[in-house]
Amino acid sequence: MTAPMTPSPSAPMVKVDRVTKQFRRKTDMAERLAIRARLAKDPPVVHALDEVTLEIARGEVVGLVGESGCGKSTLGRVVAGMLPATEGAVLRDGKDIARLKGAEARAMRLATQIIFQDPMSSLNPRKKVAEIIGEAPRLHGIVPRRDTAALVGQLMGLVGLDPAMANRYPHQFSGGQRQRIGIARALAVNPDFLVCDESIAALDVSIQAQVINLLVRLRQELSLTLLFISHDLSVVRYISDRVVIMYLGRIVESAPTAQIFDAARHPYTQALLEEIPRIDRRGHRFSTVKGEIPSPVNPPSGCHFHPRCPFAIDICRTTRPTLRPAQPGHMVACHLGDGTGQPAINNKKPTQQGVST
Ligand SMILES: Nc1ncnc2c1ncn2[C@@H]1O[C@H](COP(=O)(O)OP(=O)(O)OP(=O)(O)O)[C@@H](O)[C@H]1O
Repeated sequence: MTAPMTPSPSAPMVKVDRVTKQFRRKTDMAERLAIRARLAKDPPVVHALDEVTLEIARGEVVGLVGESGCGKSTLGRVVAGMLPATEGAVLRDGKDIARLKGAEARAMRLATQIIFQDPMSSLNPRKKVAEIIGEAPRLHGIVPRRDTAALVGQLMGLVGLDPAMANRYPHQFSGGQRQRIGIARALAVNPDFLVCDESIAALDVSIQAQVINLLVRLRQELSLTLLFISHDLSVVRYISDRVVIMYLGRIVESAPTAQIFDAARHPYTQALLEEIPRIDRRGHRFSTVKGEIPSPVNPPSGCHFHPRCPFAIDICRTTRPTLRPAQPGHMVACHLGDGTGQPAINNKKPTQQGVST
């Protein structure tokens, strides 16, 4: 049996403390050979996360939004302990996850589970669903072997799957059902924190709505905390207590959900909100805001958003704006303080196609 994480009443459940993550740009075989032969330079550095600070309270659902390539998945993986930070730390219940050892490290890994977009690539096609869901709790001693089948049946019921289907293989299920298998597998080790990385983006809109409603129910029934990563603001609005907006490796705005939708302050958030009706709900790679997102290999100076910002002034080109409170609970990183210097925009609630409560 693994040691449970001991919650500290004063510390936030998750604290991301000035986390920077850099990658070497991926190279193909030809490039690698050329580098080895000193015919080419080392690949450039990708600045995926740049001093990101974020707190998530126990029981909170935080939506993480931004255009493709802005670092959402990287942040999700660093928070889940799957990727080490280049600089900075992730604290779980006040403890630096990179320094945890033995039973505590194992408990942290189990307590945080990640649900990916494409369940097909994360479910072993050669294993039956019973094995997929039951493997981790059995291996980690959460349940004795003789009780595994009962636990699998219970988890399948919890996520809305017929336990009689436990002996089938993943390909015998629909996309939405496979996502439910992925959720059941994650829940099998009793996590208290789920990172959902675009976990419904690949599904049809009506199926997305069902999976979202399932997550909303599970969150309440199991007192889960969620980091919900998505490029779809209308889905994020439905599920999140708070929304965090990222742009090119940095958090530019963070506020309770209603504040983001009714009184967004950062010009980037405002541009994203104005673009909602044009979002391709099923497309993955997309750009919602006028102009291309610059390369994280060579991000712009000052405020990363300045080349696309209609309100940019001189200081935006030279100096990084710090993330600071615009009002209690509402943080914004913009030299204009309230974003545009204009009254905050009031956005109409986007339609929640297919999401029914
Ligand atoms: N393992 C890696 N090696 C090199 N570069 C990487 C790696 N993982 C991510 N990156 C780069 O880091 C940047 C941020 O990527 P990330 O996947 O976190 O963005 P994202 O916002 O989740 O995008 P998407 O919505 O397309 O998934 C991108 O430029 C990406 O190419």
